[in-house]
Amino acid sequence: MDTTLPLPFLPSVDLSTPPTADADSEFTSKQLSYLGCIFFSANDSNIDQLLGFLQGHVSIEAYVDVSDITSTEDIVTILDSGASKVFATAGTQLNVLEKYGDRVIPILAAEEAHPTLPYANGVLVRAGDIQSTTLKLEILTHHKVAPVFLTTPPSSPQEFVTLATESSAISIIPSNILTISGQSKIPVPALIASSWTSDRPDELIPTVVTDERGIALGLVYSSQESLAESLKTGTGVYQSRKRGLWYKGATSGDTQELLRVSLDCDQDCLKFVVRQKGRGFCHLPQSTCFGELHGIAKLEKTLISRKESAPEGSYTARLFSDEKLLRAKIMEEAEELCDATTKENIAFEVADLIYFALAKAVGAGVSVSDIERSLDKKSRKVKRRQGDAKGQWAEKEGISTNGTNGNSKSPEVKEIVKEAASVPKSADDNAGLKNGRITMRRYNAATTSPEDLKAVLQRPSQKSTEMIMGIVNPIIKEVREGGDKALLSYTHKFENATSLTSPVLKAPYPQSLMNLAPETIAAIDTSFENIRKFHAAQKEDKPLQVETMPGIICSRFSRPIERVGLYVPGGTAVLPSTALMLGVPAMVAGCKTIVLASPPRADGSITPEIVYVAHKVGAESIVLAGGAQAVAAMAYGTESVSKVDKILGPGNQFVTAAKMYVSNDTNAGVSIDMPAGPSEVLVIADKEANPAFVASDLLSQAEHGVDSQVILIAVDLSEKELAAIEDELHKQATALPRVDIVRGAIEHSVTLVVKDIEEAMKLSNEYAPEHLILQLKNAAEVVPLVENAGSVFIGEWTPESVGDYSAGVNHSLPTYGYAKQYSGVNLGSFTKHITSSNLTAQGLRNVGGAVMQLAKVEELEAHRRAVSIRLQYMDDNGI
Ligand SMILES: NC(=O)c1ccc[n+]([C@@H]2O[C@H](COP(=O)([O-])OP(=O)(O)OC[C@H]3O[C@@H](n4cnc5c(N)ncnc54)[C@H](O)[C@@H]3O)[C@@H](O)[C@H]2O)c1
Ligand SMILES: N[C@H](CO)Cc1c[nH]c[nH+]1
Repeated sequence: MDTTLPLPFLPSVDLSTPPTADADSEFTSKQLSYLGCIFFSANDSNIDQLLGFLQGHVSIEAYVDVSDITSTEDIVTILDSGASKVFATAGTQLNVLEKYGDRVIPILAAEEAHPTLPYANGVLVRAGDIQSTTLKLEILTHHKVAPVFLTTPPSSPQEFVTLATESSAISIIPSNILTISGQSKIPVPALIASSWTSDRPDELIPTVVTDERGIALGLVYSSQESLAESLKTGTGVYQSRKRGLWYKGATSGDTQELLRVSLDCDQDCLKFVVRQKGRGFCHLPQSTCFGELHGIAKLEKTLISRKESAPEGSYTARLFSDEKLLRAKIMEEAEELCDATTKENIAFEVADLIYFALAKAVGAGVSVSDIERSLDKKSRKVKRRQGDAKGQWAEKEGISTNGTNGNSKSPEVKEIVKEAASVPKSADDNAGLKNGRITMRRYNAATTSPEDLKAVLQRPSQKSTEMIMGIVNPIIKEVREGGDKALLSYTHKFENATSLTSPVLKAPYPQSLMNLAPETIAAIDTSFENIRKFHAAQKEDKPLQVETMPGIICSRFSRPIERVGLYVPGGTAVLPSTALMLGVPAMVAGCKTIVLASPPRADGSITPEIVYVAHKVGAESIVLAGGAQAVAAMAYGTESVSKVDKILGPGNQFVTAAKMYVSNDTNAGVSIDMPAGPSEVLVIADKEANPAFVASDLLSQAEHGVDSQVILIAVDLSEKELAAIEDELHKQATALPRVDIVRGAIEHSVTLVVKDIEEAMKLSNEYAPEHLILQLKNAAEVVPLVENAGSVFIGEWTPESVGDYSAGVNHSLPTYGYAKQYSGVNLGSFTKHITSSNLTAQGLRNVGGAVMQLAKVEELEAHRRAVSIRLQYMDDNGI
């Protein structure tokens, strides 16, 4: 796409009656396209038509008068859609469009006597009467304003075209008065010829012939007559210095399709852009008069010829027919390019990538010039995109792509929601810091609007479902289809455990894999026993039985789920305690097959504590894999991973998304426990609370991950009491080994100051925390007010971490507000209930009438008869 005006005039097109392809018309739409530029007058009602034209004609330079458009946004859309320039009225329009620089040209109205603006980008003069227009053009010429565009009034177009030519202005001429050779209209060849200057005695004009990409094919000469012939036939026609009109290719067959005609900057050379057919332009056996093509042009030519007919065994031909191979190669080369470092290497890899990318383009009929046109169009965009990497690619490179939508929130709150995505990348990153201290933001509920309070209590923004699913879906598909091999390859990739050769460790586990310090064994054993006791107590001693009517016994009894898969997270921290929290109730419930899954360490081994727990709960195997791949393996089964009926356990977003996916796939036939994501805690503290205890509880969950959130609701605390907690938080956090993770979590954690416990509980119930800690004087008395929470920790001597490990309650709990509808893991998570009915003959007599009547209402006769046949039998047999 040229940026200078290609010709000394601009054809204007009326969008309601554009020129047609009709060969009989004096100037067809095709001929118009050879000129390469068009002027439009846009208004509020034809804007859609204009945008449609811009969309479909990316190689045409569009000049658009937008003075009749009322909305600035619409004008910006016109620029964004690729219009070369817009002409705007002085004043408001120009002021708001100023930032678009030389793509906006002012309009000088006909009635405006003297041009007063500097017109640095040129000007459009609306023709008035001939004298005033002449005067304006003289003034503009005197002030060296360029380019000057001049409209031609329908009454005397030729007069104004002449005026424009004399003053080097560009006349805007309605395309319906243009012709190639007609008498009553304005002939285009003559118009072009009148503005070129030839310094040759025969007055021929040198003509550079190029291909679509601007590669010079050769030099020829043109006359007004040959130009007219070329425009008429749409082919390359020139003026031979010896033999008159020269129809290129007439004898050799190497013809040319005309694409564009333009003049150079000082109008002493024509340029013809053509699509060369046959062997090439030159009379010698080469593509151009300056030798053979090279680089990308040569590659494109080769690819096109391979597409048309390829020699036996051609690799390029294979690429055209094997879509998967081409896709894989493009991705492989892109990755190699990303990894290249030296200049030589980068050039090498870019070349490889271009080869495969062009194979894709040529295979789809896309030329390099199509690509260049797309590039040019993109360069015209004014509504810039943020340019963030998408989903799986951002993930792969560890780029945070979290977004925010804080539309109606106050600026301060908007800031919080935005910053919820930030993660400290190093010690220098100031996430979570305020004046150099690790501090949570503080809000007073009395002075914060309910809407802002809601925003403040929003969880850190998660990656969009679409983005996560974009990563997880292919993983699941590959593991389902590829089994062990695919599972192993993901473990090699994500866990770096490249030496691992089998994805499963089967029981019995060798003692060498469970070597633990005696105190660790004792701690696990203590926790095991408490968890076992608490979950065993949840067992129903006997089936529930109710006689609903005389002779009708309804019962409900439970049975263990036969095969369960337990996911034990192992990304940012290895959590053997989660193995206990899932394994012990599975064992107590009597599940026959217990499969554990956890990401292995880089050397392929699994934490001995997890192996020990697997051994204690009687797990049949440990899947040495994490993330979506582990979930998929347990859901569908592989050669060595046993398929399960239910998957339980917390995990990051990939794990949670995969659990959701497989539970929705009827082919998997698997259910899940709940969405259990990033850990969170809400502490309600009053004046009695020990600031050090409060801070320690908050930090115990903040250290889980940067996506964790901790909330303090301070009941009627004074500034001094709040400061004491904040001091403790900073002091304790700074001393933690995981201080960077803590800072990431603190960045989007808050303190809310409220007046009383009722207000605190209202906010807490609305937030529905995973863990609720009551650091209150009469903590136990507040429990009846709890409506939504995963697990509650009552009083100053109950830190949340006792629940995480050893008290006996389960730590696998609903997060993200799901405590409103889900329970944490409990014995019931590993069982299902079956009901039974048992009727005597009397029972059937008692209820039969109701059954038969309802079956009749539903018109289900067989249902009705199943009762009536029995009742009849009883009657017949005296029962
Ligand atoms: N709610 C609860 O009850 C509870 C209990 C314990 C832990 N948790 C939470 O569980 C989470 C554990 O998360 P984690 O990351 O530490 O361990 P994880 O085991 O859940 O996830 C690690 C796995 O994620 C996969 N993964 C990582 N990056 C990936 C990528 N770019 N693409 C695809 N897969 C990728 C890898 O396979 C890796 O093995 C934490 O948020 C923690 O707070 C919650
Ligand atoms: N607090 C986590 C549940 O959100 C569980 C856990 C494991 N280890 C320590 N804590």
